[in-house]
Amino acid sequence: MNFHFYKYHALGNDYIVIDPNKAGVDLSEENIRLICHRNFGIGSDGILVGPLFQGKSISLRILNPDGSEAEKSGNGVRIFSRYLVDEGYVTTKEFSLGTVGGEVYVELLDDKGSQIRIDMGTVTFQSTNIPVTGPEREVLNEELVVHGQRLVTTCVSIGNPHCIVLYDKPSRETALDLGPTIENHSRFPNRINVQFLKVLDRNNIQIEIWERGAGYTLASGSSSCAAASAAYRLGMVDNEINVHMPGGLIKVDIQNGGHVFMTGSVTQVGKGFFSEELWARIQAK
Ligand SMILES: N[C@H](CCC[C@H](N)C(=O)O)C(=O)O
Repeated sequence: MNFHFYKYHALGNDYIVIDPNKAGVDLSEENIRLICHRNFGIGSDGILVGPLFQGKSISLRILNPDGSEAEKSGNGVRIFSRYLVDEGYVTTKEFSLGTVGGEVYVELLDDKGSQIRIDMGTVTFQSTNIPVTGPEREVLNEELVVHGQRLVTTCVSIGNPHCIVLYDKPSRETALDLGPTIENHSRFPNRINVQFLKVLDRNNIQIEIWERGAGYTLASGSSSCAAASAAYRLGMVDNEINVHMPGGLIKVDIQNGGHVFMTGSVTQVGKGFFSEELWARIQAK
């Protein structure tokens, strides 16, 4: 049966999958905001649109709840990989997926697709690739004053942009207080995802997350890879890092060639149809 939407979460970072091969939904910014709205819509941290086929290759689009499009999403590609397994689109345990931010390589660690390892590609700290304004340089340990606080920031792209703030006691309150100002700071022309990072030991870090276009989330795959890569670049951790977030744990390992691998769970929430009233609002153009 073809449903309008399929919902999953990855450590509490929840996404709706809308499959254009099963339901034709007009994904205008306004409709994305409505569908993702926690009170007036289905509610989610974003929408994954696919599978989109170019020949034999499969790609997806990643939409934030504010209607913006993201180049990459770590939890999103794990959830989408699980969807492809659940709906019989893939029958192999390894396959690649195209995102706006580049190819990722998927490895199913069990038959159900509930534990998935992704090669997220490589990271760059180069200001022009993130982007970050100012002279071309690697953005490492740079001061950013926010609400009178002198923050030490390291910025990185793993396809999507991230600002990692070294912080003594990261909390949800910290993310809510400082996140929005950093996300929208003039230093970041494409806005930016924000992580408040505490290094616990050489193999464990804690982060609190404020996502570009989504706000506070319980977990984030690309944020986990970005924060782990920043801590590794700064010499604060080894190359195998457990990333602890309110929603749970993601394992990151950084290989010699610089490829960043992420391993984490995916959970099915449900599938369903928009009500006629919601559908009328979505289609009313
Ligand atoms: N809000 C992010 C995309 C989703 C990232 C996150 N949910 C993940 O798991 O990587 C951005 O605009 O780059």
